Amino acid sequence: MNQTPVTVVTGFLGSGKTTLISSVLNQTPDRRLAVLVNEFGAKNVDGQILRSERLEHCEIFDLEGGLIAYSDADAFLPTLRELQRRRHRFDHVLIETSGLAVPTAVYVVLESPEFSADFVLDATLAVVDTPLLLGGDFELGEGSAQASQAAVQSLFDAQLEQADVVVLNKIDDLSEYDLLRAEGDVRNRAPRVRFLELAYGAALDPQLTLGLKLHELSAGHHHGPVRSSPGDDGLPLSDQTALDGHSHGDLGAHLHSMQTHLHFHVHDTGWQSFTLKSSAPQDAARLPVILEDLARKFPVLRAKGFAQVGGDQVQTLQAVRTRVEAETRPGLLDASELVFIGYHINRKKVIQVLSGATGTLWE
Ligand SMILES: Nc1nc2c(ncn2[C@@H]2O[C@H](COP(=O)(O)OP(=O)(O)OP(=O)(O)O)[C@@H](O)[C@H]2O)c(=O)[nH]1
Repeated sequence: MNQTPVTVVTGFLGSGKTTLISSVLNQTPDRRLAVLVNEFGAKNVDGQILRSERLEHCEIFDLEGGLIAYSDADAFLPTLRELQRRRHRFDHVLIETSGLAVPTAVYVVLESPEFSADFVLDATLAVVDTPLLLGGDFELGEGSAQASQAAVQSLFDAQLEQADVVVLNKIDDLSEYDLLRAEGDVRNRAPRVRFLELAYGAALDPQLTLGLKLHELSAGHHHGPVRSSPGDDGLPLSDQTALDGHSHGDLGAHLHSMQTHLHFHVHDTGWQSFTLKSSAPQDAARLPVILEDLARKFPVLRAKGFAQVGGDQVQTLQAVRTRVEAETRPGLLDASELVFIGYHINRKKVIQVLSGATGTLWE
């Protein structure tokens, strides 16, 4: 059976999923890739970022709504049917789930009679914001910090539980001790994980991301020389250079505990997202500082979007809690648009503070 492999990239809000996919796309010009990007916010910023790289060997599909495959109403099935019709045009499908999703419903669709002959799950990668996992980087607004923390922890666990490969990302400022702690933590939370990778800028060798074949029936083989596999000796692996190949042990499909997770999000209505727009030009130096301040005042876990700044420049803003990145390039927008995602965030209060601090109207 010639099935098209599907790699699912999951991970919490802002952990580096889009960065990982972008790195994979840039390293595989010889592979024809379809990338399905699912976002929790109404506006698909990630799809726009990937498209801006103008890579001709891949096609990007936006799936809005944040809960891919969980509802009959979403675009996942029609998109997958379209890919099924044009299957000969793609070597591999990548699916980026929203930062608030658990990919169980995707597995159910892939394994359904309609699609199982044409698609096969290759592997699920979970990208981890390692400083967030370690707890030291988790500054939330007052008021609902505890509830947010609990909600984040349960999502972390649910996403890790589904992962074949865990990518410990954002390790730039971490010590060896922190890395060992993070690896131990992941192994405790997700004992079924097969590979642990360390990454900076979510950059991985594509051989460790695509074509892993972890869910094919014939799995149980080895690729390349394997000197060490995470957890072989019961200890976490801090030096990834020891992994010069990868091993597949007693695989068998994951136990995709659907009943536990299918309605995971429906029950947790605390996660909210909204998009704010402004037609007035923004101050490129001030806006990132204002976003950082907003994340201190309110339980905003993620903010991202594009702002029109002076001199016909467009600023791309990426905030993960209080860490804000901004990049400016020439361009003109109809309006500045920022997506905010958080746990019980109050839209009105964010509008008030953002409008006050920027001296411009946001709505
Ligand atoms: N410091 C640091 N920042 C990183 C690293 N990898 C990614 N980032 C930054 O983290 C931010 C979020 O990255 P994304 O790739 O957009 O994260 P995501 O998981 O796709 O985000 P959502 O789709 O919103 O859940 C961006 O500003 C990235 O530049 C890293 O290794 N270190």
